[in-house]
Amino acid sequence: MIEVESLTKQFGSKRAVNDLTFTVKKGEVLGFLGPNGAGKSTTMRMITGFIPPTAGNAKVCGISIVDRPNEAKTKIGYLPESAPLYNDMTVLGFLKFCAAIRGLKGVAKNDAIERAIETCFLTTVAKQSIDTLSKGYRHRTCLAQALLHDPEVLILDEPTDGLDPNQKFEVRQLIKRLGKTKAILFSTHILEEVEASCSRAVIVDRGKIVADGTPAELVAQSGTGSLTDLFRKVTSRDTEAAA
Ligand SMILES: Nc1ncnc2c1ncn2[C@@H]1O[C@H](COP(=O)(O)OP(=O)(O)OP(=O)(O)O)[C@@H](O)[C@H]1O
Repeated sequence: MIEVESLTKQFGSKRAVNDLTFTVKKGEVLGFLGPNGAGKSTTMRMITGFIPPTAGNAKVCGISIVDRPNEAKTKIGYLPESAPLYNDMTVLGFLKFCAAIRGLKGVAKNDAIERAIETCFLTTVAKQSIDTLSKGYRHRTCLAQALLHDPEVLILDEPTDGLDPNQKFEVRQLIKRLGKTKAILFSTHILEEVEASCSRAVIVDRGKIVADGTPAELVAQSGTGSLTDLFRKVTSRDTEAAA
């Protein structure tokens, strides 16, 4: 469902993503790990068509984001890093706006909004202005926008960032449930999330894959039974300085 083929991004002299190749199949939740500056968000922004790759390609449901971006984007739900929203809208108003952009109309539009509100536990704040929401609710509003059109592929950039432990648990459970019928790529810095929600994980460092496997395989590779130890072994400390 997601096919990343030799994806590369160069920012001036900095190679943020370096010849990255991986796939995510339907029914798979792929955890995307790596230190700060490893190239996770840049990879996600290329897969979702927000920025063009310098080289390589990404296909979603067989459709190239480079050659047929509009068609590919209909298959993707995207939660960008730091969950950008329109603060002066209500949650319901924002979701209506996003549903209209997605081309949903009439009963289908209302059903989609109702389903997204329920799935993301937003019922109590639906009529509240976004600028009055707590961080957790803001995050879930942005997640609801990504689910509106029931996409086959979900790209979630740090979906549990800033959430309290209860909300983290709920979002992980949601990802696990959605992953049964979709292909999900999600980035995180919380290594325990790999075991909690992922069927597979890759670790990237300086734009390259340095480990790939099921949670059990990665734990075994560590030699100590600790994913944190593997992460520390295969990643570098100072990625920002690396060209
Ligand atoms: N628009 C840009 N122009 C120049 N450099 C950029 C740009 N976007 C990202 N970078 C650089 O590319 C590298 C990869 O950044 P990216 O945001 O993809 O990393 P990340 O793995 O998502 O990091 P984090 O975990 O901190 O979110 C970093 O060195 C970053 O400074």
